[in-house]
Amino acid sequence: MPTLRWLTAGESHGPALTAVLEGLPAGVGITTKQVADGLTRRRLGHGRGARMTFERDEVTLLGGVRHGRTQGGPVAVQVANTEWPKWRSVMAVDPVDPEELAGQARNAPLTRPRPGHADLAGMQKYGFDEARPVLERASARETAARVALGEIARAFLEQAYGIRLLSHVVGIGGARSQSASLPGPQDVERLDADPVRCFDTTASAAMVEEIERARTAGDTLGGVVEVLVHGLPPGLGSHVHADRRLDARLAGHLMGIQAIKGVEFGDGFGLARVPGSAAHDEIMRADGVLRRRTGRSGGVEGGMSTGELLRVRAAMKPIATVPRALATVDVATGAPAHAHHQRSDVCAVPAAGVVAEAVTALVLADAALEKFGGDSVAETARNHRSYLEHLALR
Ligand SMILES: Cc1cc2nc3c(=O)[nH]c(=O)nc-3n(C[C@H](O)[C@H](O)[C@H](O)COP(=O)(O)O)c2cc1C
Ligand SMILES: C=C(O[C@@H]1CC(C(=O)O)=C[C@@H](OP(=O)(O)O)[C@H]1O)C(=O)O
Repeated sequence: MPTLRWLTAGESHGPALTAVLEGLPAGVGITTKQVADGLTRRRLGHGRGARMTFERDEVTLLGGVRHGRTQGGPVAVQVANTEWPKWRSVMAVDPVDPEELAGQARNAPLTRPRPGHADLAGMQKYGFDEARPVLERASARETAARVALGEIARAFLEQAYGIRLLSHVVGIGGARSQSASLPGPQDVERLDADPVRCFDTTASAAMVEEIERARTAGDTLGGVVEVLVHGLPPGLGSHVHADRRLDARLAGHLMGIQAIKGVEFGDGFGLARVPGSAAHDEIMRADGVLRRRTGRSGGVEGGMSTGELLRVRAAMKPIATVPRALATVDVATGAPAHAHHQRSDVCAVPAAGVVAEAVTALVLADAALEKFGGDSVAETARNHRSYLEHLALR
């Protein structure tokens, strides 16, 4: 059983998302505002659809926190959806008078499943005649719940161990960041102010142009995000079993984000093309500490953190709801049709970066608690300090 566990529930157009984080020590400083600020970052980014402009995330911490500090019990978070009143009858929990639903456009059966989304496979699997019950849960609206929990995990990592996370967009469509240097924690404000959260301003402008071209063409785009983690100790995760590997755990959770189709650590797929002499990070001693000369591995070797910068990328496929709708079959009639489309994001890669930070924070908080234990922030911080002091002596 993992040390830290989390679950989310709720539908895209339901009253709220609910999330629970269990296993966090007492004493983590966290406020409603910190969680709300994290959610605001997730809504940013050029290319998001109309829904981002009129909907708000209303956060309530329902349990586990008192006077700004966790108490050791499960933390429960609710992210209410301000659009809910419009969906009250269509998404009602209890049976609704059919007359109330009759004629509501929002309730029209979605029988033309979208290629690339969960619609068709979900209808087949769960025995639905239309896609509404599938897309409501498949929707990346759910990522708001994970970002809320990720903010709490981020606060814990920083307060207990001085670990800091950030992310940036390295590609959208054909536009790629050419920056020779990586952003650091001091650059987060600048990244969040960029329309696509890209560190390279020339590439950022090219990405915005690509998004506008796709919008005009009735098309959508994907891209690549990179998460960077500073201050990790060596030895989170383990080589001893596949499901304890830090890279496997991170990859699983990153792939668990809607539309993520690939994950690579460090130079990733590029390492497959170079000889071993140019693929690994040589070890040296600097100021009495064992360090690596380069960061090709992305900070994970043998399924464990090396103590260097963690660098992991996630590739997002283009948004499935393509305005120039793709060919499908109307499952009500069996006739060829165009996939249903009302509105959607053109590109949500900047938001996916913020979600990737959140799931990375949750996985690292779990791995750190497994390594250092402790029921309070002070206790786990003490254990961490003692481990580092011991390493320095060797
Ligand atoms: C932040 C974010 C926003 C998204 N917005 C949309 C959207 O507006 N329309 C859409 O069709 N898909 C959107 N997606 C992607 C769908 O959720 C995704 O295509 C769907 O879950 C199927 O992907 P999968 O095959 O990886 O599960 C978004 C994904 C993320 C991470
Ligand atoms: C609501 C969010 O993202 C949604 C994710 C999403 C999808 O299919 O994944 C589809 C869109 O919703 P709708 O189909 O209702 O326009 C996005 O707006 C959000 O991120 O908060």
